Amino acid sequence: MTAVKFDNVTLAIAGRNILSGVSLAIEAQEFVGLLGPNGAGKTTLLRAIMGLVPAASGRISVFGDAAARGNPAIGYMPQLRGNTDALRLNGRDFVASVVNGHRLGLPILSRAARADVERVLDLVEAQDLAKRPLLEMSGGERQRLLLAQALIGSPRLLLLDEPLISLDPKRQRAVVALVKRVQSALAIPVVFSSHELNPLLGTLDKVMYLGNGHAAIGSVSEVVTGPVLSRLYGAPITVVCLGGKIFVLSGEYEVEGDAHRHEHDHAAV
Ligand SMILES: Nc1ncnc2c1ncn2[C@@H]1O[C@H](COP(=O)(O)OP(=O)(O)OP(=O)(O)O)[C@@H](O)[C@H]1O
Repeated sequence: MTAVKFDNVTLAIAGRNILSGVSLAIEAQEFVGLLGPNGAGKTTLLRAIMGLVPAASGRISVFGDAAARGNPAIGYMPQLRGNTDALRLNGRDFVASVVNGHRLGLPILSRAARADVERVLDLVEAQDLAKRPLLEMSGGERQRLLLAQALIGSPRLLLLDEPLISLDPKRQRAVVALVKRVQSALAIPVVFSSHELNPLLGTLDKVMYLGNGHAAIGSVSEVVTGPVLSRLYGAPITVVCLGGKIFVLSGEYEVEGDAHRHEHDHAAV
């Protein structure tokens, strides 16, 4: 069954069009990379799938129904943020804090909910983090627990907002491999937003590339080309393949990834 369908969708925030006339489909078990420069609309598109940004025109459907807030079929992993109250929790309580929609309220858990918490800790290979406070964890370890939170309640679609931000290349590859293992175990579609394509190469089934208010959707070889990206960046772009990697260049500068790259290279997964 098609997980997500956009029919000629325009998304606007505060009267400004962020994306115009986008049509796309995300099919069962697809691993979809959502790419694009800063401000291209990646988070907005994910929020639209969750029913948090209504379509200004066109239609968004999720598993055949109109996109709606609070859809239990969707698991969402937000961008990593520090300095929250959650940092004092241990890994298990942090994961449990989203059960029944309670954030940080530490609800009293039913037996089934407790079992769900252990299930997702196993899935993301984080039993070793269950008793440790988040305060002492690396960025990568916290990422794993955020992924576990997103898997509570057995969603049928997983949306991940920039899980690779602030990780170095080795740890980025480890996160992608973990998400792929989780996806294979659960057999659900995943939308993985990222500034960088290379860590996702070899794992992606499909790319959705946003830019300049538009989207291009297809295989890497269909989308990541000079002509397509020049349209999306609104500037002449050259795509160079070298040593199994793809470099997206504007003149002599690499345009992809630089903005957020490796702010905290020490973060471990
Ligand atoms: N609440 C808001 N009010 C006004 N403008 C907003 C709001 N949220 C997002 N925008 C604007 O919408 C555009 C798309 O933002 P969005 O966060 O979706 O981009 P993104 O591709 O996820 O960016 P990044 O890679 O920097 O996270 C940006 O220009 C942003 O400034």
